[in-house]
Amino acid sequence: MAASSSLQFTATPFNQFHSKQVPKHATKWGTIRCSAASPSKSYNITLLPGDGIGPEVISVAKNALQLVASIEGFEVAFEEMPMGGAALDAVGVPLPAETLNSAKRSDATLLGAIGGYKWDKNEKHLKPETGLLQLREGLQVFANLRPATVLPQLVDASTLKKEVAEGVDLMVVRELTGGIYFGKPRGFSTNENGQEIGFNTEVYAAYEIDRIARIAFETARKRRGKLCSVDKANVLEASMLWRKIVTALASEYPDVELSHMYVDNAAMQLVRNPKQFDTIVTNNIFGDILSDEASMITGSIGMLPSASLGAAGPGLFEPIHGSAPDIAGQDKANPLATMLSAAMLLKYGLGEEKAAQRIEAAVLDALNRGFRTGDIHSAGHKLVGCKEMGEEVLKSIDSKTPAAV
Ligand SMILES: NC(=O)c1ccc[n+]([C@@H]2O[C@H](COP(=O)([O-])OP(=O)(O)OC[C@H]3O[C@@H](n4cnc5c(N)ncnc54)[C@H](O)[C@@H]3O)[C@@H](O)[C@H]2O)c1
Ligand SMILES: CC(C)[C@H](C(=O)O)[C@@H](O)C(=O)O
Repeated sequence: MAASSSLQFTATPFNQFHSKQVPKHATKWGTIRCSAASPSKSYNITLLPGDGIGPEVISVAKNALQLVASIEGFEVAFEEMPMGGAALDAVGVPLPAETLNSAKRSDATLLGAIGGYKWDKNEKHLKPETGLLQLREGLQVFANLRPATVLPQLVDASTLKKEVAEGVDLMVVRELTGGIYFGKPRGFSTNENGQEIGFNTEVYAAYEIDRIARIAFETARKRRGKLCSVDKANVLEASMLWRKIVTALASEYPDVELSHMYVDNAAMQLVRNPKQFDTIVTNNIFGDILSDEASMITGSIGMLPSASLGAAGPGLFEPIHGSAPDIAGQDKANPLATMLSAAMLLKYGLGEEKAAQRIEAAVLDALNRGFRTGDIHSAGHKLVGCKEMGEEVLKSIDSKTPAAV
């Protein structure tokens, strides 16, 4: 697997493509260029739009994938499948077997988001969220990479002071298929006083900690060489084992500076001085919470992509945000987290690094040209909706020379 390098946001000059070399087809949002020769490579991508803003952001990211594929000379075939609440409504389960099979057969899967008020009171096995956990488990994608980078263009969108937010570039490596999300026993019961109880189990086997820690050390090695392992080893046995195994591995990575931090302190340090962090490795639930917190340093949860990878097989790529029912269907969603997830799909899932860089550079270019969705908008910028932001990124993809990315 290629779970190793960080997202590189490289500002690129606005240049013209060498249009003589390749034929063009005009579309409503730009120009698809087809190489004279037939594309030699072809990839199958499963698309899971899901619920709420999911379909809005996936539609934009799909266009970006199509455009960069046509420029780079490979083909992408999409299979769109129901997932989450949409699947519950259509076939009565949150993850139909056909959807999981499609994801397993594919080269990579791109998910929008799942969930919404409509299904909140469903029994656990009929919740959209259960479908997402089944998908992650089914694909065995135990390593979730969540980069949080404060782009120079968005420093003002951060709720933190400029001097605190500026230059933040960190990666949360979240364990994704273990811990309290999957631990047994779990359930509802009655205690000795006849009171109703709900219970879950935080459990990690040594091999689960070892494999995520290795991914984290490798990730840190390719970044700035600093790894902070976040746990609750002052209280929880599962965290005590976590710390022991991570510490033991450090001798295999002498070039990586390892530190440990309790999760309550980490939550505080992230807003006090986020620049102290390079790579953070943590368990499933702490990673869920800390990555949402990290997203706000960057300006909005609408900016944060993620890649979920296993030891083998296709990866799952998704923005870290949810279905945002409060803005769904209003063309207000920020599609950039999903476009950047599509870039992670190209880079980590397909090994198409140049195509990934095209999307990253185009996102920066659209921001440079002043376009902002509501969540990252500030005075002096052009407020646009989800579709228009997507179109502006497509224009930026279309205008870059290969040398510029
Ligand atoms: N991976 C996923 O599919 C995923 C992740 C988190 C939450 N959820 C589900 O989503 C539903 C809503 O959860 P929530 O409200 O706690 O979290 P959320 O991330 O959906 O929304 C939190 C806030 O952030 C805003 N927001 C989120 N994404 C945005 C975007 N792209 N652009 C602009 N604003 C954005 C929303 O409008 C909302 O105000 C729940 O059912 C939850 O279980 C799904
Ligand atoms: C929707 C939910 C199951 C999910 C999680 O807790 O992992 C979400 O919060 C996320 O971060 O992708």
